Amino acid sequence: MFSETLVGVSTVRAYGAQQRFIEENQARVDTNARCFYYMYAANRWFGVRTALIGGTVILCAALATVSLGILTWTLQFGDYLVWIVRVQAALEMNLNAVERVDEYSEIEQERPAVIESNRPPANWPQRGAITMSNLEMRYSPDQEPVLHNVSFSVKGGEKVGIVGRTGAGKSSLSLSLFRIVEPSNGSIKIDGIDISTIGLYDLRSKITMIPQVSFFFHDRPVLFQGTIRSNLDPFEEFQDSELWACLRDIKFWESMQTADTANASAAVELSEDTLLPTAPISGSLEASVAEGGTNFSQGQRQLLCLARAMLKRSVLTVFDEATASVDNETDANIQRVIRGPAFEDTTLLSIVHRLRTIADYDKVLVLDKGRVMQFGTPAALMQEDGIFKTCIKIESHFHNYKSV
Ligand SMILES: Nc1ncnc2c1ncn2[C@@H]1O[C@H](COP(=O)(O)OP(=O)(O)OP(=O)(O)O)[C@@H](O)[C@H]1O
Repeated sequence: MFSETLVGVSTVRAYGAQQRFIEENQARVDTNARCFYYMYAANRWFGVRTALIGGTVILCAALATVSLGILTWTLQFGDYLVWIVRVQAALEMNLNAVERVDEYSEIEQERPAVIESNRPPANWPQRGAITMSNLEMRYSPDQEPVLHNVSFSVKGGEKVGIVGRTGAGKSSLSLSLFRIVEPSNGSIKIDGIDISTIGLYDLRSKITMIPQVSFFFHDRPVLFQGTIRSNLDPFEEFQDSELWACLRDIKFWESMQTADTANASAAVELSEDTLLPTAPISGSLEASVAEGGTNFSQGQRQLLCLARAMLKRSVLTVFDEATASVDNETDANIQRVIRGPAFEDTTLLSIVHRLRTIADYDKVLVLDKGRVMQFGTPAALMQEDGIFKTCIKIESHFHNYKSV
């Protein structure tokens, strides 16, 4: 509760609920302390009892066997008794840790990171063509499938928008692509290679995910404590100039200047690059990033993920478009970048939440209840009577309504 309160402290303050949270926190600390109090009290109680037993043994021994010379030993008997029982209790408590490790060791493991006998070529995937055939996926063997017979093909370099209502299976589809959840049936081929036959490292290192950065960052820890540099380039593979070019391209520093984040200004520091004539607005690659990127707005977090994807230059990128949490300007900026030269040759699977951006995609995949309902160019789908056309109509109506 304490750590969750820290994360949501701005919300707590916004609702003026500080006192309630302080009281609840204190109540929980009391509950926690009570357990220790009982433990210490029980220990004392036990100490008195064992001292009595020890004393009785000493008395008996003294009366009966003074002449046998064991009195010195019996004097220490009570202490040993207490010590043995306390050590036994501590051992029992500490063995909980061993029990937990044992539990973890029995958790089902992911498939191997590398399968030596079947490694894809170093330059795989070259084009990023995807073929899904009768893909079926379920989150656990005892649950119903959430994707049923999903089949479609995407050519290398195509930009595909995936649409569907909440729970339609859009995220599940992207999880299958990364084999976060293994398909229960069917196959996914990327440039002709069945991804289930290769190691997970070989697969995941070749494709990129730009996740939706939700407010509850614990769900998706996309940024890590460190600096902008360590987040963009954790393995120190790129020159500063490349990172700078990328951040300028996505207009990251501009977003820092206009953003309404509490400590955004703290992250903008002067750097040597301010001296460069090409730097219209500057920041620092050493600006700190808090765990989960909480010192950045959600739009900025997604921009940083976008920059990371641009640097990686993957042939295949999955992009989970941010929802209402990103302002129109940042959204337009993100849309400009993913349609720009940096992603020109990339196959892009984009989970689309706002249909007004859909017209620019090469293809649209409409999912409903885990099934492919429509697949084709946006123009072709507008000719069909189906979910897509209905949704476009509803959204444009809503948009007009908002404009009015
Ligand atoms: N971890 C999980 N365990 C079991 N079922 C899940 C899990 N995650 C999602 N589901 C189920 O899978 C189905 C598809 O969910 P999914 O998250 O893929 O939908 P989505 O289209 O991405 O929705 P949204 O637009 O709300 O993100 C839903 O019925 C959901 O209840």
